[in-house]
Amino acid sequence: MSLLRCTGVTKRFGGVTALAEVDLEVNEGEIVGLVGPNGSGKTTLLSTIAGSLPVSAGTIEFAGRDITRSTPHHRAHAGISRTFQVPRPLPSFSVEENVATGCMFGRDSMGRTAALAKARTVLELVGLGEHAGSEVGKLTLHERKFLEIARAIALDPQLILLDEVLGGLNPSEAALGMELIASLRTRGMSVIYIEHNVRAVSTLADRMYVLNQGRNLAHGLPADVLDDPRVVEAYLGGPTDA
Ligand SMILES: Nc1ncnc2c1ncn2[C@@H]1O[C@H](COP(=O)(O)OP(=O)(O)OP(=O)(O)O)[C@@H](O)[C@H]1O
Repeated sequence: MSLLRCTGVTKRFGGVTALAEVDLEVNEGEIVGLVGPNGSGKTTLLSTIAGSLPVSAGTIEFAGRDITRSTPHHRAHAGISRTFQVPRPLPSFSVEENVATGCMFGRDSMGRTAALAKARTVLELVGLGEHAGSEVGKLTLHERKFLEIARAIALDPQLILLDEVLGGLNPSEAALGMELIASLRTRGMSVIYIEHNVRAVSTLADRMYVLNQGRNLAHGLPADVLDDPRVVEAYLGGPTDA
């Protein structure tokens, strides 16, 4: 069943058209990969779905409702959460307080004590249980990336938007990250997953979309998309080298 439907989403920044009539659909329980060369509009599309950027044209429906004009706060309550390419923890808070803040603003807004208990559960889930009381400034890149995922999970989303969560990680950290992303689907979440590593995306995704210069280039099953000559051409030498 369709959970998210973007139809004709267009975003202009002054004279720059970052997205031109982009269509994208996510079904319940699906991991949808979103790839494309640098500057193709992936992060901009995520921001229009999360509500931090208003669209210039087009519509966004979530769980059967038109959310095109809803605030980011309303969308978070409705069940959409996101991570940022560069993690944005609250620097003066501990690791668990960072996650608890997410719980307090999530779908089932909760008090501080319940939020901290929930935060500990979420931190265990992402493998950061032993860092609950640490200062965020002491975390490694991989730990900060997983904290970013924990903050998004803490909102109890139906749809989680992951922007380059494996970027900069070594192969064993990336493998852990891929397991974590796969576990989100098992927990009933749907995922839109942006990553430069097209191989990682194609391994995890049920379906993939490719953007090029702000437009839909291809979508479908990962194996079919990777074989699509238009996709190979867009990546100048092959998508798996991207
Ligand atoms: N706030 C902004 N103001 C002006 N132009 C912007 C803004 N944000 C994005 N753009 C432009 O929109 C286009 C798409 O950018 P976007 O960051 O969405 O691409 P991307 O596919 O996520 O790129 P990358 O893979 O490098 O992260 C680019 O041409 C970019 O310069």
